[in-house]
Amino acid sequence: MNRLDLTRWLVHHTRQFLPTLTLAVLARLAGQLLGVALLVVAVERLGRAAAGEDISVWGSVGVLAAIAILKAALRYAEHYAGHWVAFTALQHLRNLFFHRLVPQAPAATRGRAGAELTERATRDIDRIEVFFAHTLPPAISSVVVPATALSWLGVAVDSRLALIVAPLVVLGVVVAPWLAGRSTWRAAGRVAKGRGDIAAHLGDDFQGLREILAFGQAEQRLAGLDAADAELTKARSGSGRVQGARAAVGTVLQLGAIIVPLIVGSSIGATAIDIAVTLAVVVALWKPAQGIDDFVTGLDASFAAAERVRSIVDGVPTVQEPTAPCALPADATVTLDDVTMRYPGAERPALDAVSVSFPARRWSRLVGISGSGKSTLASLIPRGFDPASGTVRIGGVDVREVPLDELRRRVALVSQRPTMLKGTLADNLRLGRPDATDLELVEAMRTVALDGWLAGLPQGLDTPIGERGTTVSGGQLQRVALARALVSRPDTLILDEALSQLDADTARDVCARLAAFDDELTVIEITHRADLVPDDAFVTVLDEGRVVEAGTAGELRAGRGAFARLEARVA
Ligand SMILES: Nc1ncnc2c1ncn2[C@@H]1O[C@H](COP(=O)(O)OP(=O)(O)OP(=O)(O)O)[C@@H](O)[C@H]1O
Repeated sequence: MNRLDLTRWLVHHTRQFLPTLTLAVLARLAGQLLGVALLVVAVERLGRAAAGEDISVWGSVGVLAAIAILKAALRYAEHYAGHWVAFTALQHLRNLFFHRLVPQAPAATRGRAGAELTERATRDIDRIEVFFAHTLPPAISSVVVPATALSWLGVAVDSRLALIVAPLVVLGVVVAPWLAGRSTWRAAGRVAKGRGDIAAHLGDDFQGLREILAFGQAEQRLAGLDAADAELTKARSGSGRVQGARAAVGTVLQLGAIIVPLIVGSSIGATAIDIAVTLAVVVALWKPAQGIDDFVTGLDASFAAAERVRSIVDGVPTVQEPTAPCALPADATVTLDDVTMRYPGAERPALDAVSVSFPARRWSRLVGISGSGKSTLASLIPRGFDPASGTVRIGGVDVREVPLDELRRRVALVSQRPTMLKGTLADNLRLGRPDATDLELVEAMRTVALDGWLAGLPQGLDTPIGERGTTVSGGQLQRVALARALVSRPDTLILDEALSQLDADTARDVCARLAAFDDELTVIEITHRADLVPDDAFVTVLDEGRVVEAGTAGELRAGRGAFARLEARVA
C-alpha cells in the first residue's frame, strides 16, 4: 500500500477523531501566523522608531506581549488536541488490532514468532502517533501559513519583494522536505522490518534458551542477532543520509531566502523597513519549515509501522461468524462428512475425504502415527479452521452455523502444550467460566488427581502459577489445563494428547476420575498409547489424512490391522 492509501486507511479507522484534529489544525495555523506577526510587528516598530517616528514603547510591548500570550495559548491547544487525538486513536487501533487478530487465530498466529506480533501490537502502533499528532496539522500549515504570509507581504508591503522570496520559501518550506520522500519511505520500511526481525529473533532466543545452550548454539544465535542488527544499522544509516541531505538543501534554500532580498531589495529601490519586514517574514517561516522536515522523516517510519499493523488488521479471518446462526442441539454426536482440509501452501491435504462419527456421551479414541492428521481433525470441531470441503456437524447441525462463542463454550479442546496466563491458579481455572465457585475449582482439581498437590500449596487456589505456567511441571500443567476445561462445563471434550506427559498409572487414574465426573460428557481422545485403550472403546485410526480403520478396540486388535500395528509399535 502506498502512503496515500495508508493515509486513507488510517483516517477511515479513526474518522470519529477528525473534528478534534481539525481544532488542532486551526490552532496551529493561527499560532504560526501569530508567530510571523510577532516578528513583523517588532521589526516594523523598531524600523519606524529608527526612522524617527514617535512609537510608544509600552504600547509596543503590550501588543507584542498580547500576541505572544495568544500564540502560546494556541500552541498549547494545538498540542493538547493533537496528542489527545493521537493517543485515543492509538488505543482505538490497538483494540482493532486484537479484535481483528483473534478471529484469524490460529492460522495467523501459528508459525509466527509471538515477539514479532507483540512488536506490531505495541511499538508499531505507538509509532503511528506521529501520523496523528505531527502530520495533518504541519502538512496543512506548511501550505497555508507561507501562502498567507507571502500574500500579506505582497499586498501590504511590497509585491516585488514578495515575488523575489516566494520561490525560495516555497522550495525551502514545501518542496525540499518532500523531495527525498520515496527513498526515506523505502528506508523506513526496511528499518521497521529490521526491528521486527530482531524482535522475532530475540523472542525465539528467550523461549528456546534451554535448547540453544544444550546444543551449544549460543555463538551461532548471537551471530544471527548481529547479522539482523547489521541489517537494521544499514537501513538506519540509509535513512539518516537522506535526512541529512534533505536538511542541507533546506538550510541552503532558507539562507538564500535571506540573502537574495538583501541584495536584490536595495537594487530595486525597496525601503529598508520593507526589506527588514520581508526578512522578518522569511525568518518567521523558518521554524514551521523545520517542523515539516522532522515530520516527513518521522512520518515515513509511522507509515511503515502502519503498513505492518494494517496487514494484520485487514487479514481475512479463517473462520467467519454465521449469517443465520443456529443453536447447538443437546445431542453432542460429532460427525465429519467427506471432510478435506489442506493447510495454505501444503502439497497434500492434511485430511482427505474423512468421514467419521463420534457418538454422544461416549469416550472415543482417535489414533494414528505422528503427522497422520489427528490434531487437524480435532481443530476442525471448534472451528480453529474450516475444511476446504465436506461438513463437520454436532448433533446434525453444521458447526459453521453455530455462533463461535457458543460453539467454543460447548466444545473444549485441551492441547498437548497448553498455555497458562500470568495470574493465580484460580484465575487460570476460571478462564472459561469466570463465575465458577471455589468449590467447583477444587472439584475439577480433584477430577484431574491434583487435589493432593492443591492441598499442599500454602496459598491454595491463590498460588501464582507464572507466565505460560512455567512454575509447574509439564504433567501438572496438562492436568491444570484439563481442570480448566472441566470448569467451563463443556458437552464435548477433545483431549489432544492432553495426558501425554503423565505416567501410565496417573493417566489411567485421571481417565477413571473423568469418566465418573460426568457420564454425559462426549470425549474424543487423541492418543498414541493404543495399548491403553480399553477393548470396548470406539477407535478411529488415521493414516496420511485418511480413515483407515474404525471400530471397537477389541475388534481392531483381533483384526491385526493398522490399530494392532500401532499397538505393537508402542509396546
Ligand atoms: N499449520 C500447518 N501448516 C502446514 N501444514 C501443517 C500445519 N499443521 C500441520 N500440518 C501438516 O498437516 C499434517 C497433519 O498434521 P497434524 O498435526 O494434524 O498431525 P498429527 O497426527 O496430530 O501429528 P502428531 O501426532 O505428531 O501431533 C502433517 O503433515 C503436518 O505436517
